[in-house]
Amino acid sequence: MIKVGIVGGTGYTGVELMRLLARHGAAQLSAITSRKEAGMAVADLFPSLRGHVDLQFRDPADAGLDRCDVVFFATPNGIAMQEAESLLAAGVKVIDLAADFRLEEVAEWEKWYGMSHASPRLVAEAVYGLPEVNRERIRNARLIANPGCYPTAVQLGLLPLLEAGVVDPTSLIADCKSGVSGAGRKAEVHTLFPEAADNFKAYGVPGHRHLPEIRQGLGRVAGRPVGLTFVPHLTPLIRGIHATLYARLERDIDLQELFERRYASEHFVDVLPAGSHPETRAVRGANVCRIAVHRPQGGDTVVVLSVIDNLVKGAAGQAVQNMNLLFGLPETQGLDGVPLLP
Ligand SMILES: NC(=O)C1=CN([C@@H]2O[C@H](COP(=O)(O)OP(=O)(O)OC[C@H]3O[C@@H](n4cnc5c(N)ncnc54)[C@H](OP(=O)(O)O)[C@@H]3O)[C@@H](O)[C@H]2O)C=CC1
Ligand SMILES: CC(=O)N[C@@H](CCC(=O)OP(=O)(O)O)C(=O)O
Repeated sequence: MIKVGIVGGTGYTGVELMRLLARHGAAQLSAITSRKEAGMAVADLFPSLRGHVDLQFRDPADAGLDRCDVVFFATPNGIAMQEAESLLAAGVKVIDLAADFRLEEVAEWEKWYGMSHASPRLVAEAVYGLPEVNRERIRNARLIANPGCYPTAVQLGLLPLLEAGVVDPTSLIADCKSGVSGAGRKAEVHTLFPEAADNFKAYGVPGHRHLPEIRQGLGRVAGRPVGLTFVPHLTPLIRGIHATLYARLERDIDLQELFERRYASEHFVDVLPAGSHPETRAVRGANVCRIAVHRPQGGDTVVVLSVIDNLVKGAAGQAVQNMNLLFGLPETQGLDGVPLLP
């Protein structure tokens, strides 16, 4: 069994990791941390895990993380970069769900995240954990930068077009909507029920920190810098991201066939039949991205619709997918759950 530690077990992605790993079959939860809830039984805080997780939260300092085989950081940005070096030295693999190792340019990261990087040397070693692009490098890695939620939905939606070189890479548009769990479990005014329910708004239009991450990923596959307008919105959903992506077609091509071929062997990317409109509830709780591609009125604008559950394919599920690759397990192990309805 793979001994697993989770730093940040009281957050939404931490508890989602526990939910998935409790039924994984090859992973044994060994250490779950919380500074605020240290000493409390996990099942007392999260009754849904009663009978599935029989551990207490521990302070990260005395949780025995260095005795694990892999440690997930489900923590705010800026935490994993302080701890990764010593865990790696102890032979522990590290998967960071935050953004500490996602951007290859340290100066760029420091600009967008507003802090100095504590471990720039490891940035060069880290592998960006989008298996649909980086599968072989992930298998051989020690340190995984798990992608952001918006970047997962946007990159999976635009990849086939950029890899095939059939759209203008300088004028991409990503119009994205997220559920409120994307903002985490910490108390903040804008996520209070009366603020977020029955309301809809854009945010981060001048520049959101996922912009450089998406540009980096798309630029790698396009082989040149891409121009992207990224506008996130907060919707009164609990889970889910819906990305509506626009690109200008430069070559006449069968788009449906292009997408179906690109993702034919990808278990976690589902290309819907032509004319479909994916919905967030069709991915709720599941590690899947569902995609539809449209060319309205046969014009030169491609519209791609890409949906994920931000906590699963956008965070914890993708992190478990990466763990499976790191340890040579079947990539789908523990991730074959059917989406929840309603
Ligand atoms: N929510 C989402 O949809 C997604 C989130 N992410 C990223 O995943 C990470 C976790 O997100 P989320 O679960 O939403 O966050 P939450 O705010 O819900 O939880 C954060 C967790 O980190 C712990 N924590 C906070 N500060 C520290 C610290 N200094 N040292 C150790 N532990 C700490 C908290 O527990 P305590 O304070 O008790 O120690 C808590 O358990 C973030 O970086 C986020 O950006 C990525 C993709 C999607
Ligand atoms: C709705 C909402 O607030 N979403 C978050 C993004 C999700 C997230 O946690 O960020 P990472 O993917 O970089 O880790 C935000 O816009 O800041």
